[in-house]
Amino acid sequence: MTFCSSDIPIDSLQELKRVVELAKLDVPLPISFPLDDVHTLNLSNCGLSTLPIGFEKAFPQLSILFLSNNQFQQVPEVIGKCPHLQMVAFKSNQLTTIHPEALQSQLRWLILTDNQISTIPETIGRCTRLQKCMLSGNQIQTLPDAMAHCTNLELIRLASNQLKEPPMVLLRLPKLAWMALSDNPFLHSVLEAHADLKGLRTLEDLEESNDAAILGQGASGITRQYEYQGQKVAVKTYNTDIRVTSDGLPEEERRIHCAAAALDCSALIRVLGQTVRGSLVMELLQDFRAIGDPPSFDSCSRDVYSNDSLVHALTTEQAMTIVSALLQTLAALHEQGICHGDFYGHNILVCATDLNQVRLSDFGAAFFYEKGSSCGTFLERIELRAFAIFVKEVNTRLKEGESPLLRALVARCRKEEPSSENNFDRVYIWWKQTQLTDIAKEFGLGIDETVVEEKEAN
Ligand SMILES: Nc1ncnc2c1ncn2[C@@H]1O[C@H](COP(=O)(O)OP(=O)(O)OP(=O)(O)O)[C@@H](O)[C@H]1O
Repeated sequence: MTFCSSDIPIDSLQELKRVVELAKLDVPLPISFPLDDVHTLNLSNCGLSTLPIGFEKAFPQLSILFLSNNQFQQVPEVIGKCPHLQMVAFKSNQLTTIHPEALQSQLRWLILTDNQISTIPETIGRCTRLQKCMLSGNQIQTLPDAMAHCTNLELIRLASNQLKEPPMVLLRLPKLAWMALSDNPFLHSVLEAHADLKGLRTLEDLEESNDAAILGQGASGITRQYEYQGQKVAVKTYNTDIRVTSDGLPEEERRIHCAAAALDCSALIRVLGQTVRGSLVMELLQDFRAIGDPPSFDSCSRDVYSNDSLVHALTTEQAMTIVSALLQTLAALHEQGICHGDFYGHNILVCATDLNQVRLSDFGAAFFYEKGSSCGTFLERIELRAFAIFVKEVNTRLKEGESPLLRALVARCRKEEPSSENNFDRVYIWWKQTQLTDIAKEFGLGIDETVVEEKEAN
């Protein structure tokens, strides 16, 4: 093979130039490799099934690579040769395998949603910086033990796979906080136990129409505004035909939304019933805004809070009210064996005209699990981590400065000893008692804290 001065095989130059064209890169002509200024390449929807030889040398500073909606059958080896590559997306290809050498330590964000992958190579254990891993909609039956080395993993999506057993290797990871597991064989029996939604009232007189004003559209469906019996309502029509989203199945989301609405929690969106076609009729949220923005490339698995985010307007008291309502809600959900899976500031809506009003939205990643199982104990601790991250994010942005009580709550959520006993119910009881003790102190009343601890222990 003949090489040009940059060690790139001359035979590959035409193919590499085509890559530049497909990615619509604005580079000086004539194109001369290596292209040191290229950090991002978007090659989605380009009909590709391979990358040219010398790709890693042509783009030596590449850090983000999109290859979604192409025809790759294998995640190629060259992915592992790009020394700065942190994010790779191969959503909706025809992948059946991952080249073991494609997995290297620089990866932070791996997207392989909607493919046919059945096995993850042991080399995933090299990915010690991996923070976010999207594997929903594949054929994965088990995960390699080497995943125990992915100790920085914070978010994983594994919905609609073939897991016959709970993925214990993941459940033990120290930083995992967001997880989607719906539609896997090991959870099917639990889902069947929750299949009956007959309790939901059918609102026969609410006629759906495509002309109604659209409030918004997500991966799982479309939400429109209607007038029902003199009241404004929101109606969500689920895309029940969709088999794969990056989070989970729309049908399971619908079921969980209903099961959750039956709980008496002020932070859950009220469900009034369903239409004849099965769309959910909900309270209309007016003037509600998400408290955080979804993660950016840099923040990867963490939300972003812009300067005009509502969080900066909260008083300590309002933050306490919001956090208490959310904690009570999570305790109630886990009591029913429901894991939200996406407990993030960008899914927590606060009313801009009454900052005490909060709603937990987006059950897209949620799933039912077996309450009382060891898997369930781990799942609850994982979601406790997400809750602690959120409380800390709020507390460090309050206009009156950090609240010591909220700081203590974060520490209580993170208490690892004895780990199996840390759950939302216990944290909620502790939180109520701690708040009471604090109020009593303010009024100069003494509360015997040993009584509090004893109650908690029981
Ligand atoms: N009860 C409601 N009242 C008012 N607007 C709503 C209501 N429910 C949903 N919406 C609007 O519809 C949008 C889409 O909501 P939906 O729950 O379908 O998707 P999402 O959770 O935002 O996104 P995704 O499904 O991609 O995760 C919301 O962002 C919001 O603007």
